[in-house]
Amino acid sequence: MTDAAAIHSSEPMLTPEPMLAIRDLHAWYGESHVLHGIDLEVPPGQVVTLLGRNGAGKSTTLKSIMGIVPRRRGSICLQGTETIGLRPFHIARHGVAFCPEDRGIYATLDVKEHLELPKQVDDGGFSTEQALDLFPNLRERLHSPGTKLSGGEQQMLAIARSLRTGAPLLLLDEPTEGLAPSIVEQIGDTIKKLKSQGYTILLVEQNLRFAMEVADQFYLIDHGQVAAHYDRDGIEKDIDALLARLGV
Ligand SMILES: Nc1ncnc2c1ncn2[C@@H]1O[C@H](COP(=O)(O)OP(=O)(O)OP(=O)(O)O)[C@@H](O)[C@H]1O
Repeated sequence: MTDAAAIHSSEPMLTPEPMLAIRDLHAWYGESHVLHGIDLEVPPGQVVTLLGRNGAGKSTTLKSIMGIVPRRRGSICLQGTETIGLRPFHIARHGVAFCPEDRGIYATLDVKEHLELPKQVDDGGFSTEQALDLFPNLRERLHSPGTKLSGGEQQMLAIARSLRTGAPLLLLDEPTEGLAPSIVEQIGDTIKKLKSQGYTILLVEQNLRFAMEVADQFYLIDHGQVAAHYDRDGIEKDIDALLARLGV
C-alpha cells in the first residue's frame, strides 16, 4: 500500500484552510466496519475525486460527511467546524449539499417543485431562474414529473437542486453513471463552470477519464482507507499502476 500521506508530485502544494478536513474516519453498517480511518482534505475552490473499486467505501465517505451513516467515529470539519456529532439537517447548515448516487428525484414532484424544495443554508444560493439558465434542458421540462426525466436530466436536476441551497461545498456521487457521452460532457462543463465560480466539489467517480478532466486532486480508496493521493501531475505519472489497482 502506498504512503497515503505522500502526494505523488514533485511540486509543493499550497495548503489553504480546508473547506473539508476528515481525520481518522471510521464507519459501520450494523456490525460491518467499512471505513477504517479515512484522512483527506478538500481545499476551497478545488475539485477532489474519490476513486476506487466497487465497495471500497467511497459512497460511505460522502454519506458519513452528511451524517447519514448509522455509526461513525473520527473528525469531520466543515469550514473549521467539527460536525461529527451533529444531525444531518445541522450538518447541511454548515454549507454542504449532497447529490446521492440514486439522484433522489421524486415521481410526485415536477422539475419546478424539486427546485423550490431546498432550504437555503447560505447566502448566494441559485434562484430557480439561475438554475434553469445553467441547465436549459430543465426549462423545457419544467412541469414534467421527476421520474419522467431522462437519466441526464435527473442528474442535472439533482445538481441544480443542490445549488439552490447556497452550500459552497457540493458532494456528487457518480454523477456520470449510466449517461451518454454527450451528457457526460455537459456534466463535466458544469463542474468546471461551478469551480470557476468558486464552488468546492468532492466527487465520487468510476470514470477515470472524466475525473482527470475535471479534478485537481485524487484519493484512491481501498478497503475503507486512503491507499494513495495524487495531484494532476502525479496521477499522469502513476496512471498504469492506478489502472491496475482500479482493476480496469
Ligand atoms: N446500507 C448498507 N448496509 C450494509 N452495508 C452497506 C450498506 N451500504 C454499503 N454497504 C457496504 O459497505 C461497503 C462500502 O460500500 P460503498 O457503497 O461505500 O462503496 P463504494 O466505494 O461507494 O462502491 P460502489 O461504487 O459499489 O457504491 C461495501 O462492502 C458495501 O457492501
